Amino acid sequence: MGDPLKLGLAGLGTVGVSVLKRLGMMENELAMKAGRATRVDAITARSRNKDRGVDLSSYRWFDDPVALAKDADIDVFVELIGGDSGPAEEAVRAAIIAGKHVVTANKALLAKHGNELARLAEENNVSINFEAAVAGGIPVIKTIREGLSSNQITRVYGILNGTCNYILTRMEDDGLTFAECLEDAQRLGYAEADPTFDVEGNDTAHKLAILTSLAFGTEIEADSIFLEGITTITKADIAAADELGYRIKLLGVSQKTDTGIEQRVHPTMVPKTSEIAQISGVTNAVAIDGDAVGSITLAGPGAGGDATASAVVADIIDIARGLFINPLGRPVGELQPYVRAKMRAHEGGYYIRLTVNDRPGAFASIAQRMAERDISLESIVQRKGRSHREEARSSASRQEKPQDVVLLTYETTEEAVRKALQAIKKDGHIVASPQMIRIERL
Ligand SMILES: NC(=O)C1=CN([C@@H]2O[C@H](COP(=O)(O)OP(=O)(O)OC[C@H]3O[C@@H](n4cnc5c(N)ncnc54)[C@H](OP(=O)(O)O)[C@@H]3O)[C@@H](O)[C@H]2O)C=CC1
Ligand SMILES: N[C@@H](CCO)C(=O)O
Repeated sequence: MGDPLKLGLAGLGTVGVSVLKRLGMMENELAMKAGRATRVDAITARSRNKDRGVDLSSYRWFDDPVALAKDADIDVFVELIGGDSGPAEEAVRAAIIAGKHVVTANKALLAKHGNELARLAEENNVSINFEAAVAGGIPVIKTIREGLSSNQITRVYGILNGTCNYILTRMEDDGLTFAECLEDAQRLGYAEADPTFDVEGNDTAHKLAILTSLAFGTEIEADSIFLEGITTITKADIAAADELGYRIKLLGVSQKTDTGIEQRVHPTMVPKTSEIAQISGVTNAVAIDGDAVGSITLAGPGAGGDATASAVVADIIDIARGLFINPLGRPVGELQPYVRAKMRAHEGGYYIRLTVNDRPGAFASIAQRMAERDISLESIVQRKGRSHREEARSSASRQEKPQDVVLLTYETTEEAVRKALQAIKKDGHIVASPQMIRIERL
């Protein structure tokens, strides 16, 4: 056996502690697989004295992640701090420049600086491995970069955020509120340090940007992704979707079009019978369409300490084995510039929920506005009971109690729906912003 591979571990939170435990638990097995031992030599976190449920006394402690990254005795810097700037970014750069391999789970960092960090890693002949950055425990980076390298990929899409899928599932299954579900996701270690990144869709966008680069051989470009999160999804939407035979999922979709690559993240209603609708809780799923392989779907836990540690440790073992692969699948100089396709006016059906003053003529006027835009309605249903907007209700007269009305359109365009909704708003029949969710038959 060769010399042990010495690790500097930065970040001892949900993922960091799980990595530490897994490396300890699997020590002998991993050494056999890699042909050399892997040993954590030094660690850093913000607070030295926090009880993390593990004995840290045998590791060298650093207060400063950058100092750890440059330390002469470590071979690999494992970054599990998070954030696209600050200590994580500074330490990763310092490690690469100092000739250390890097393993990171930090998709925010890669979405922002991935092209540059990959180039820096190539220049310094070190690896930057990031399997855990996308879809937690699912080995999707390896699958696209290595397993599917002989395919022309045309589309990648999926559920890429465990927190959002957990929230949507529990709202549907257990009737809990959005806030209750988010609190649980945080307690279980699924959510980002700032959970708005999860629920506003940014985390999905970061992951999608990485997958797009690997799938299409383009530079990572996260800034131009069309983005809608799940914060406006209510129990009323979930119940209505259920009754109509759909589930709501936050999807990230990246596809090649004639004009470039389209990347979008938004809540989507998918038929309950579809494969993607079966993905529940913290589970993620990534579907990849390739010319040789057809369509494949990978599913598995998308967040949580153990699942994420599985991917981080695999990345470490690749380094111990001496494997080197261009981080983005080809030399950075060979990546094509990203060309953004105009987001195609989504064509398909739409779910629309309107909170409407229940007065004569309101429904007829809404139906007319839709007809003026050639939008055919599959159904229009007045939801019984309390409307979504309590405050709207209290401000209305007894005769004009707001009611939720749910419309399902047949195939139409986004532009037509947006224009019809503008006209409906102007007519003054609705008392809250309309909810609009795209329907996809994936
Ligand atoms: N949680 C998950 O399921 C997944 C997370 N990830 C990614 O993994 C990374 C870590 O996530 P997670 O473990 O959940 O995050 P946590 O918030 O649980 O842990 C972050 C750790 O970083 C430490 N830290 C923060 N600032 C500094 C600093 N300035 N110097 C040194 N240490 C610092 C914290 O120290 P202290 O404990 O002392 O406060 C803490 O130990 C993130 O990039 C995240 O996006 C990826 C996939 C799944
Ligand atoms: N917060 C992320 C962690 C995994 O990347 C999620 O919920 O998916």
